[in-house]
Amino acid sequence: MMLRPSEMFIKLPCRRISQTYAVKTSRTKLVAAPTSRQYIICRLFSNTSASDDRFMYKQPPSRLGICHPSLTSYLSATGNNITNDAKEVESSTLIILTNINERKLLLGKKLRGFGTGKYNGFGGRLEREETPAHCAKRELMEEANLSIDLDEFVIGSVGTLNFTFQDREHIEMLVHLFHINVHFRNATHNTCKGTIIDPDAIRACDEMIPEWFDWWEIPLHQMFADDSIWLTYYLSSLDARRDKRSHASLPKMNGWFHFAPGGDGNNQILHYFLDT
Ligand SMILES: Nc1nc2c([nH]c(=O)n2[C@H]2C[C@H](O)[C@@H](COP(=O)(O)OP(=O)(O)OP(=O)(O)O)O2)c(=O)[nH]1
Repeated sequence: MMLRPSEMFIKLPCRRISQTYAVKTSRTKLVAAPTSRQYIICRLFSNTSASDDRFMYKQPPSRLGICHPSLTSYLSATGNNITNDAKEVESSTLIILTNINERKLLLGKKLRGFGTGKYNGFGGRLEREETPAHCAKRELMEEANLSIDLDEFVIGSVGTLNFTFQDREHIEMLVHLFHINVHFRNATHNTCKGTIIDPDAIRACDEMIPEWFDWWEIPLHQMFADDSIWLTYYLSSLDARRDKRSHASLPKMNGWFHFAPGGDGNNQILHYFLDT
């Protein structure tokens, strides 16, 4: 069963609670010091997406940090304040490019810059006076040689990811997420909406080498740790809609991730909140 973060907490009746009381079984873990004499709050899993066993290469739960039930809880744990004007916000885009019919996801192996050696979706930093949709369209062309109508990006805007770092307090990264679904030309069976592309048109550039993956086999162990949370949630949701043939509306989500010192190399989340 997939649990949404808001459904991940259960309340267990308890008569006597001391500050040091903790409950831990193979499936439960205490995540908050009990504040009420009536209840102990337990979390069922360390995060939602890691509980979807269909993904073959998940990051270990120890790398994914603490899942928060609300943005307030996340912000107070990380010391982040959304209205903190002193933070420098770096905006970028990221494209989830799928072929839903074939349960495929297009990723690129990053050859230089931020995340070198990792697989990621396509995208990059917003250039001056560019909208996120324009940036996503440009980056997909530059990095994978795919030309997709701007309208598809406007329709495919599915959320944001917010990243902060314990060792870089003044920086906040805001990533605008887009979902583009494509069909391969000559495919005989297309049940989902999407843009028709010629898969042979996809080309590597000096920054990324594109590669299709079966979406249960995406190399999460060679990706940013947060992908094991939000991307797995997103693909699981798409999969559920695919089976019901109700993919007219795309899943939407906003994620907040606070990283441990060491950045990209360490790839360790301390806290996160996923609003779905
Ligand atoms: N999946 C995932 N993607 C991330 C994370 N953090 C992060 O910046 N990204 C994405 C957003 C962008 O698509 C990309 C970073 O942009 P980039 O450094 O490649 O920007 P760019 O293409 O403008 O770079 P350049 O041409 O200036 O070298 O990585 C993360 O934690 N997970």
